[in-house]
Amino acid sequence: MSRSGAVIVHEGAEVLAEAVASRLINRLADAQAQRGEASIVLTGGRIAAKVYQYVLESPIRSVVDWSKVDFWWGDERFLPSGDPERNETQARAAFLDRILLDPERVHPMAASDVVDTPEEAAALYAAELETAAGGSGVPAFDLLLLGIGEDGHVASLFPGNPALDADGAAVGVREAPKPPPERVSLTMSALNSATAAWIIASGAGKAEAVDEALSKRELPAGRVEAAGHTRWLVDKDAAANLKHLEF
Ligand SMILES: O=C(O)[C@H](O)[C@@H](O)[C@H](O)[C@H](O)COP(=O)(O)O
Repeated sequence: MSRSGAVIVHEGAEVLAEAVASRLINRLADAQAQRGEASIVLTGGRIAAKVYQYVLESPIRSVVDWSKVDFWWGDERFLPSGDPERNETQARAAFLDRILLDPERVHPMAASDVVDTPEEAAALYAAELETAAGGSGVPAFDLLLLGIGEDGHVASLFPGNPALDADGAAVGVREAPKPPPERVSLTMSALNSATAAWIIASGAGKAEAVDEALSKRELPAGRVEAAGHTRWLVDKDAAANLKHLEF
């Protein structure tokens, strides 16, 4: 198989989150060492919130110049600005508001009090990505973080939802099974333009989805294949159904 993927199993949720936080800091530091800047795509969800907390508390946090990091989001819940359920609000509260960054490099998806529809928010985001990429397509993100749902969704690309097969860089999502039903998401091809994608899974509730995504590749999470490498960073409970760890 031409894929470059591997599963790395950690003891539990805390160790997993702490390990991902260290990896993340090193990944961004490496990108900055090469190009002077770095870009990351953030995700929502419980395990991501823990990762952000560990980034904030990490003793090696200052190896990254956070003012030269572009922060993007893989998906957003289409809710008003500042709503506690927005992925942006979560990331800001957990660490963005507490580090020295360049506000111009923070790229949230438009909220429902700013635009009328998720489709409009998606179109604006696609345009912003295009500008950042120098006129077309999307930037080659240094790091894409993704949580995975019990149903195998990543970002806001849910199994069987038309958004999963959308073209372009970003898509408005309706009737998502995980609340809220209206969301905005990067498309699968935009996700896969990242240099590195890390799918993070914690807990027994994810075991079936992790196994199915890796063995059949039909679920949205199984379709993630970053341009450089894809890693599955999981805890023991989420890895419980796996028979091998190389893909
Ligand atoms: O908006 C969201 O909810 C997400 O971006 C979503 O894709 C999330 O990452 C997964 O559902 C995992 O979430 P948990 O870690 O909370 O299970």
